[in-house]
Amino acid sequence: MTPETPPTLVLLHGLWGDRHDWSAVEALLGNSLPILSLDLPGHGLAREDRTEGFSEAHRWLSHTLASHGVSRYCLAGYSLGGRLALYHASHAPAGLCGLWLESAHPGLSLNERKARLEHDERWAVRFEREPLHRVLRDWYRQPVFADLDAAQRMQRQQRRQGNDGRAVAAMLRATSLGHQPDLTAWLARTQLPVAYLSGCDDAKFHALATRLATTCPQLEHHVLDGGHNLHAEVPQAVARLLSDWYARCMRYRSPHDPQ
Ligand SMILES: C=C(O[C@H]1C=C[C@H](C(=O)CCC(=O)O)[C@@H](C(=O)O)[C@@H]1O)C(=O)O
Repeated sequence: MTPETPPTLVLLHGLWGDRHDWSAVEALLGNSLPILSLDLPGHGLAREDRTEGFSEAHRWLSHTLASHGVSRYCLAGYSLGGRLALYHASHAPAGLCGLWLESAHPGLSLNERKARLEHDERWAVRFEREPLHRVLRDWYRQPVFADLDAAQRMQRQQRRQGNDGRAVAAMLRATSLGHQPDLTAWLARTQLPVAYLSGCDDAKFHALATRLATTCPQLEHHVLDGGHNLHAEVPQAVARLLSDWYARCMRYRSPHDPQ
């Protein structure tokens, strides 16, 4: 690996998703850069894979990148995928030269975590016990998806029907926001090129990102017209911003790079 090696853009989907979730953005980026979109444990072709938590998910990502021959990379994640990307980046892996977060939570304070674990456990029980069409209907009626109209909700529900509810439940239990360390302080001190994308119609994560931008000097906050899942809603704008951020990452020299 040398600093001249064009980094691979590694894409991580959100809960219920799969590697194809980024296909519209990938098509717009074309052959301008090497791209690797992964299936998270419990999802897509990795639905039989399990992880016990953030530390193991970090090791899973490192091993998966090595198995694909990826030595220099920029890491982009949406929602759950962004939380896993952030945790991975906070461990300063060799070869990482940029972090892109889309609608991803940096972590809760200690006194918020018990309630979140209970919240996610209620969803996990529903994922493994109820027909997926019913639980997905309620999942996409959560406030974080308030921007979706009925047709968009139906499209998301139908797209997610192919999942194994037990596998998604296992992933939510293992990587619940209630288990995630608060990585806000790491974001405030990292020298890594960090971009955060939020939708102005996703009130919760837009407000969260706006606060982050005031305390994290390296963090570029981009706001788009849309909700939580911007790469699905406005792939053209996301591809353009990703491309600009990727160029910034190519200039980054990590402490691991030969000086
Ligand atoms: C509802 C909240 O949190 C959940 C929503 C988004 C995350 C996600 O990956 C969903 C992807 C999708 O369905 O498009 C999920 C996660 O990060 O695990 C959250 O549990 C909320 O209000 O925070």
